[in-house]
Amino acid sequence: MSKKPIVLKLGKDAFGDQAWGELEKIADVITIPESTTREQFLREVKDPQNKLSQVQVITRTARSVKNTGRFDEELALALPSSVVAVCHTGAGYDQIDVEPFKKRHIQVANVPDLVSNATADTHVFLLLGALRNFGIGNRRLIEGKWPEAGPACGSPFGYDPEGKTVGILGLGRIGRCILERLKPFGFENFIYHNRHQLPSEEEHGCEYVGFEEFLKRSDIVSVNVPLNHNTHHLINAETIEKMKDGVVIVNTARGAVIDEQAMTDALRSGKIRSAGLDVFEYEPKISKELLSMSQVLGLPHMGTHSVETRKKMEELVVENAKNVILTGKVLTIVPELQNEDWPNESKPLV
Ligand SMILES: O=CC(=O)O
Repeated sequence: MSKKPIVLKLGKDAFGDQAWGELEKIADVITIPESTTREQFLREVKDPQNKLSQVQVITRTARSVKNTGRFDEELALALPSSVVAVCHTGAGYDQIDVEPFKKRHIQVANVPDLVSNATADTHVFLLLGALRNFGIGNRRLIEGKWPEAGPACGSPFGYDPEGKTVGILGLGRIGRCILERLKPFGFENFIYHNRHQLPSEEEHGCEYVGFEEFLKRSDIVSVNVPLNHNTHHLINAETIEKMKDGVVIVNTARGAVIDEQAMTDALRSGKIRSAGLDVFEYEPKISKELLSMSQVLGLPHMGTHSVETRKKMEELVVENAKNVILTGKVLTIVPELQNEDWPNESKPLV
């Protein structure tokens, strides 16, 4: 019997058993122990006696970063020449530096689109919650402050959508889903800032503005840009200073788009009235001060944490691996590699 292609599965999944079971009919799926460290991993992928040195497709979850570290240049260079593709379980692939993989002609895939609805739902929940001070009420309720603290447990009055300008930083797939979800709540004024203005059919009635104007006009800043070297700390002490007093910030993208210390300082001073955060700069570590602030409505990165979405994400990752085996190509290659010719020359592994 001919040898099956080897797929390395990094990280656990929750709902993919059936899909993985199917893949095992055409692939030899291997894993690494939970205790693996980056040093061990880098050593073992280079060891010809180890099966890891023959791997052809790698799938990974964000949590598997604790075993391998980031997929950076060092790791890309350590991988055996047999590796054809890395398939990431998530839309955001900031744990992968694409450039060194591109240089080695290793395809990188993410999970776009599928995550948009669940992430937008989370965003809208946090946005409304932060605007209305629901986080404060919720904490005070749990602390047993009702009725002693007065109506609404003494929570400050929140604000309604009418007349508020929502600034969408990053009008892409998720940004558009957020925009469409916000309209029925009564929000009417939408502006956005991207590096370039979109064609009008992709703007959904949202007004394009430069970054300075964006900062000046937004009552609510909705953060939806991917994390990369252009967007790291895009929101910092200087840009926060240019925002309206009492601005509300919502982030379901990546924590490090915001300088967390600067945001914490601005929340303390009241410059930022409240924040809805699903992501944090150093997650899962969060500063005690930020956590203690009742004007922060926080979630532990739950944007795509729903049965249906997670299942679809995990199944797409398996589909990506299967497609590499059967055709040589991943299905959802990351935008940086979409105009490259070499992935089209990749041959099936069976
Ligand atoms: O954070 C979630 C994702 O990147 O899909």
